[in-house]
Amino acid sequence: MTVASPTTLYDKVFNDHVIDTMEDGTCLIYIDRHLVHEVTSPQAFEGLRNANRSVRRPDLTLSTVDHNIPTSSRKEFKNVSSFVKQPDSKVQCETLEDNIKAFGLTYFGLGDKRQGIVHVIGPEQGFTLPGTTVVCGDSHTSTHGAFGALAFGIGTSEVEHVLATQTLLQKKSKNLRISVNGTLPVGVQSKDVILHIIGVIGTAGGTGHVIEFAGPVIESLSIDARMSICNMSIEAGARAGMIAPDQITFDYLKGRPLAPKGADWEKAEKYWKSLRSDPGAKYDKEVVINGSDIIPTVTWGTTPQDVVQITGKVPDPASYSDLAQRAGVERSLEYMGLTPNTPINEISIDKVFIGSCTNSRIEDLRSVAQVVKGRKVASHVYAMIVPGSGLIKKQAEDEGLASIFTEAGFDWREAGCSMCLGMNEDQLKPYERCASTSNRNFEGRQGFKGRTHLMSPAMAAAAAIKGKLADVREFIPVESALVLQFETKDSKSYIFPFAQTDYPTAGVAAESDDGPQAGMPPFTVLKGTAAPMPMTNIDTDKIIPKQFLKTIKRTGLGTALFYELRYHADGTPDPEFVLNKPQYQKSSILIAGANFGCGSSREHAPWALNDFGIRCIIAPSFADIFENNTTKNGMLPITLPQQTVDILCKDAEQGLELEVDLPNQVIRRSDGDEISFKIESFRKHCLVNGLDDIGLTMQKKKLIASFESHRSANYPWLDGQKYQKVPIAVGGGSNTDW
Ligand SMILES: CC(C)[C@H](C(=O)O)[C@@H](O)C(=O)O
Ligand code: SF4
Repeated sequence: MTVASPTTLYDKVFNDHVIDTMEDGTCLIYIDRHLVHEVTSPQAFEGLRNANRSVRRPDLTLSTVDHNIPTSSRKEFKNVSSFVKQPDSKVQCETLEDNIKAFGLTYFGLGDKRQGIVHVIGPEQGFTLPGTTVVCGDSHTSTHGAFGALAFGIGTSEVEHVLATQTLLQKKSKNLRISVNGTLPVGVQSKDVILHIIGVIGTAGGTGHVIEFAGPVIESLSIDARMSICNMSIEAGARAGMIAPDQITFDYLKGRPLAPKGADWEKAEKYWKSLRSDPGAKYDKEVVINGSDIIPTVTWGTTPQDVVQITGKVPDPASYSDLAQRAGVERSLEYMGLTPNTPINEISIDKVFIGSCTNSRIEDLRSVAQVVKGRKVASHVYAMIVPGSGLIKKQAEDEGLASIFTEAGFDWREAGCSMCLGMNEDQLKPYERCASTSNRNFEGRQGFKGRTHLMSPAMAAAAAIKGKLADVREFIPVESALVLQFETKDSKSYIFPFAQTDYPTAGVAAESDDGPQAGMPPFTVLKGTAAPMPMTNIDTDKIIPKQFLKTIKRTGLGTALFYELRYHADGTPDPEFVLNKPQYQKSSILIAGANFGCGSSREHAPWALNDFGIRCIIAPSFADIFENNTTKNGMLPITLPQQTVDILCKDAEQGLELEVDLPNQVIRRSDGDEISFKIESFRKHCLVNGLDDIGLTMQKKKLIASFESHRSANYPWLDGQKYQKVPIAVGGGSNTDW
């Protein structure tokens, strides 16, 4: 008898979803839950239409509008066409609603109290369940991993793939366990924990891995707090973050509208209890963090790894011996307008943003109320609170939190992404400094030239009151150091989320294809000029800033590529930027720095590069989602060791041409030297032959259908028929319910 070897949580969930495995290990996996929003879906629906395809499982898809919408009062709301004023945003919202109607999907529109940020509404409704695969055209899909789901962001081509087939092609990631041991000091929230972790492992620390967060501190956290942690796994470069489901998870889910009921619940709970890593399971990497080392933390720079404790100082570039690192710090400090060695708690702020899919849930708001109750926002500060969903807004109003906020001088808004990325009107003005509970402090993220400091909700609340970055521990009364309670209007009491507690320490032959295949241009041999761009951590916000995500087309983005680096504030090209130099204006190859394409899942980044003419990017490492997105567009990402990339970068600086030969897997330098590179065989096959993934997957329809019948028989709660019949609430109307 063979004994199954100990398995990790990630491996269990992944293995349970494999429909088919190719020779090189690429798997076709089933997707249980698909969330859709207005920004990353238009081109996917257009693709379905062009190929005459339908949505395979409308019952497993839930959609909403969140990124583009105003957060102003909806009292006068009639429909998106009259309510959303910005023309491109309006078109995206209207396009989503047209697609919802045409493809028969479930949708929470602006007239529906359940509307909100896509990563808030899924869990809130019980749509997100333990052991499921959850995807969305959005990098922060990792949030849903807090339930023990395998949840990750995908690009728009993959959105189309999921809509058409309810499956995805995936390579298995590696396992990374991050254990947070001990206890958390008073004043430390789960946001501090994840900022601390990213400070330790870096923004590429999780690349190629799925993180399992474990240990006594994680186990003690509420679901809201766990979601903030998994949410930012992507900021650590990970494919996903997961936490084993436990009683806290089950208690959270019980009674949610879409959670299983009755006998299904019993069966589901039994299965969910098996979803934990077996003792002795092997991890490719392990990191251990001591919870008591964490104190309230903020970011000082322009990547989420630039963290500092609130008692610390702005770093001094002079203290970095590595010249590249020193230059990076200097550049960030210049952008952030900070002087080395300034005490962090002396940095004055202009705005406060409390919201985003990281920190806009009810517990976040309760912690803010705890700090600001009876106090006033500093007179020079504008502070806004944007709840994550209409239901959270209502709950906060019912609990009396909203009146505490407004009495303190906060602007209390309607649900949406808001100033997390400023695709709507909520933005920073140039050089404004913001204390923000969001997840990205990239250049220009919250507004052109805006300056973002990431922190916990309680810390942002303290900053609002003091008018500068502040230590929330000054606001916590000594007598409440153990368990902080918050009295609400309805006289229920809630545990303050940062209270200190004592914690116990085979592949099958293709079937006939009955659908049209779209196809991409084949990639074989590419000869051309390479542009050198060795900066590390180029994020997709830098490759294509938010204002260009409002298109509903895949083309025409080339002129906007690297917009903020490439153009001066008045819109004229900066002659110093590499792609503006005459010798690089026709480059077809980009030689880039490590962790290229990190951050958001926007496929607009490869679309913009492609439109400019770049077909191949060579770098020491890529962010997972970006790398996937390039290949779906017939582009080739090549990973090589840093020293080899440095050699190619020197060639590029001299204007020498390179020849990239994919069939033979070599790069030929102009002196005849050949550098070989690796690529997965399935990926190579698709690129060389210009094959469209969806067409290939459609050939496996029978396998998918047989997987689905097995799934319905064994996991009956995963079929969404309970809500399939709900009328689609598009446009007006209010208080819609299941
Ligand atoms: C618009 C979307 C592609 C993007 C993401 O993937 O993260 C956005 O949500 C963000 O936070 O930048
Ligand atoms: S990170 Fe910000 S923009 Fe992206 S989904 Fe979350 S709230 Fe929306």
